[in-house]
Parts: sequence; structure tokens; C-alpha cells
Amino acid sequence: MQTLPIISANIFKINHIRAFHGEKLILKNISFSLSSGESLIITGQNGAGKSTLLRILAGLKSVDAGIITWNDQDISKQFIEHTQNIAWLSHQDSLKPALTVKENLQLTSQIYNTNIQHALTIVNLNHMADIAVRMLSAGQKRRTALARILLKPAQLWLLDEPTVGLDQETIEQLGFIFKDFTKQGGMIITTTHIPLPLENSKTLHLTPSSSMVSSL
Ligand SMILES: Nc1ncnc2c1ncn2[C@@H]1O[C@H](COP(=O)(O)OP(=O)(O)OP(=O)(O)O)[C@@H](O)[C@H]1O
Repeated sequence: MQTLPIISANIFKINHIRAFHGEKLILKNISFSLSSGESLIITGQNGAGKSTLLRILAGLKSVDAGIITWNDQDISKQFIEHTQNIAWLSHQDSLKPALTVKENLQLTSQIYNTNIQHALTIVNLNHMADIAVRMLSAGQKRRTALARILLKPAQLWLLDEPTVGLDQETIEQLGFIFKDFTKQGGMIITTTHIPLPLENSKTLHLTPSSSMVSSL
């Protein structure tokens, strides 16, 4: 796989966080920790706060109480360093429709000196490298967005419903990608509404403005 070897052992800790959107309490007393090689699946009904939690873990939204640390450093005080640790797959694919698949991946590939062709091979999209993204199906766009994740040598993947639009074969392929990444010491935190091929993962079940928790 394209990600660089994960060298350091990391620990990501979420301690008693609480978060609002405006006056609405979204997350209450959420705690968990992940070490290198571990993964967490976040489940819960629509509106339970899964995407909000991912945004918080990415450092994109602040919390009203609690603390999130990466190797004992508060991420709210180390935002730039934290963004270097993570690769983020949002609910939207965030692709430019007029550009080709390859052109959409070029910036990430240039920044990290990683190989587009290799990433596209992993997501089985090499044959569409020169096609404009607006010509792609929803699943092919999702695969392009996943290829971008592979191009960044991150320690932690934050994935918001990565399987949306994917066919069964690609979901199974995603299982191999996950396994390879965690074997190298990478961490994965992902939301989902369907079972994911992610072995030995912890799970966190959210209910609207819930405390949580299962299997942690
Ligand atoms: N920018 C925002 N401003 C105000 N409220 C918001 C905002 N974003 C989300 N919310 C509210 O926060 C709650 C949690 O939303 P969130 O998107 O985190 O849920 P989710 O579990 O990811 O849902 P889904 O399964 O539908 O993707 C919802 O009630 C939603 O209306």
C-alpha cells in the first residue's frame, strides 16, 4: 500500500467530551482511547452525532468540556501538528467535477511525494484516471476520495461513512486496505450504518445527545 511505514507508537485519548451545536447538546461525556494498530467503529441513528464527533476528532470543531490528546498533547493547542497526523474522508467526496481523477489527486500526491497510479490500483480505478470526475458514478467518486486517503502518509484515518455508494466487491477490498493500514500501526476511526470489514475493532454507539457506549 502507498502509505509510508508508521514509525512511532501513538495514543489518541478522548476524555469526557461534551459538545453543542448552538444550544443543542449533541455529545455528552464521550470517552475512549485508541493506540497504534487499533480501530473504532462509530454507529448510531441519523442525527446521533457521528459526523460531529469526527469533526471534533479532526480538530475542526471545538468541545465545550473535556480534552482530546494525541500522545498526551492537547490537540486544540497543536492544531497544525494534528492535521498532519490525520487523513480525513468527509461525507462529501470533495472532488472537483471538471478535473480528471488523476488531476484531483495531484496536489496530495505532490505534497507527500506519493504515487497516484499505485493508489488508483488499490481502489481499482486506474482505467478511469483520465476521465473527468463529473463523468463518474457515485461509487467511482467515493473510490477516488479513498485513493486520496491512501496518498497521505497519515497515522490516523477519520472516515465518515466510507462505504457509501460502494459495491460489495469494493467494500471487501476496503477490508484489505484497513487491515494493511492497521498492521502498519495506523489507527482508523470510522462511522457507518452498515457492518464494515474491520476486524477486532472497538465500537462506540451514539444515541441523540447520549453518553454512549459499547465494547470499549
Ligand atoms: N452545523 C450545524 N449546526 C447546527 N446543528 C447541526 C450542525 N451540524 C449538525 N447539526 C445537528 O447535530 C446533530 C448531529 O448531526 P450529525 O451530522 O453529527 O449526525 P450523524 O450521526 O452524523 O447523522 P447521519 O447518520 O445522518 O449522518 C443533528 O441533530 C444535526 O441536526
